[in-house]
Amino acid sequence: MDNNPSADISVDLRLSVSSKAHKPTAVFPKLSKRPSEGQKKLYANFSTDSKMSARKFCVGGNWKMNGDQKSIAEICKTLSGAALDPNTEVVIGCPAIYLMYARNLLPCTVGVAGQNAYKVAKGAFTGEISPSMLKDIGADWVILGHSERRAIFNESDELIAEKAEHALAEGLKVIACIGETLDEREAGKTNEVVARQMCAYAKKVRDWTNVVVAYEPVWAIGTGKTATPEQAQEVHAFLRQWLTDNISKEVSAALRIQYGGSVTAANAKELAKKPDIDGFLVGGASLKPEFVDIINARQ
Ligand SMILES: O=C(CO)COP(=O)(O)O
Repeated sequence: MDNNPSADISVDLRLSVSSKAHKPTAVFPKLSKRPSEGQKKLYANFSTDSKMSARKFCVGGNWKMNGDQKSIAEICKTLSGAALDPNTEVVIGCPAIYLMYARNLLPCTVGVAGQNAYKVAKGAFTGEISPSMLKDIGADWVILGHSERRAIFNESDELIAEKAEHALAEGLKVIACIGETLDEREAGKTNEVVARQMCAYAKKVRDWTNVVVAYEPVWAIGTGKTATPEQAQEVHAFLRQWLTDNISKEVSAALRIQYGGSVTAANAKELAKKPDIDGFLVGGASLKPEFVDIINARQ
């Protein structure tokens, strides 16, 4: 639980998910703050019907710690020469050291994202980069809370949420990752885990306009074991309901939720048909020409 006394949260409210096996009852904080007038206007055009496709499809490529100048130039050339669906927003998560290089090679319609950023603007934090530095070199997004950063670099829900809060305050857009491990799924804790991770973000995020959530089941990342469209849709629908119950129906209707985990050109089209899947966060396949087909999965 968050110890921050200033958090605008009422932790007493309970969302009873279900007492059945695989759907445990859990206590989730509920935000007490209502959307601002500006947010209300922004969301006014969105339907709360999850089948409504007002949410612009958004596909991110997460290159992780891959690539060099030569291979990055090739990928950027492929993306620059391809006919990309104008109805899909595209974001490339590039290693920090190549961000400016990729920015200069990619079409301006393609956004560029850092894969991490620290929770303060500057200072004695050797090895870290800040959101203001990302903005300074032309990146407009940052990927935060990726399972690799959670597992390998021991990033907690709280730290990730603080990073998201600061990145948003600095004017970056955030791809906020969540997802359960295989053990958690097999223990029937998927909903509990993703709700806990969403709660941590919700304690720090006040305006969701510049947030995209990426649901990436850890067991599907880099394994070739994609969640079936039904498995993915089930969790996305749960997240949509969680947003309605804990944030607002406007945010629930407007917030884009990407699926990530072994997405390829072969499975993207079926996943993209699901009503609550609003895009993808793609690892391995984003380094290959087939990424173009994934971007165009809704065509
Ligand atoms: O981690 C991922 C994107 O952030 C997914 O990776 P893969 O597409 O390689 O499974």
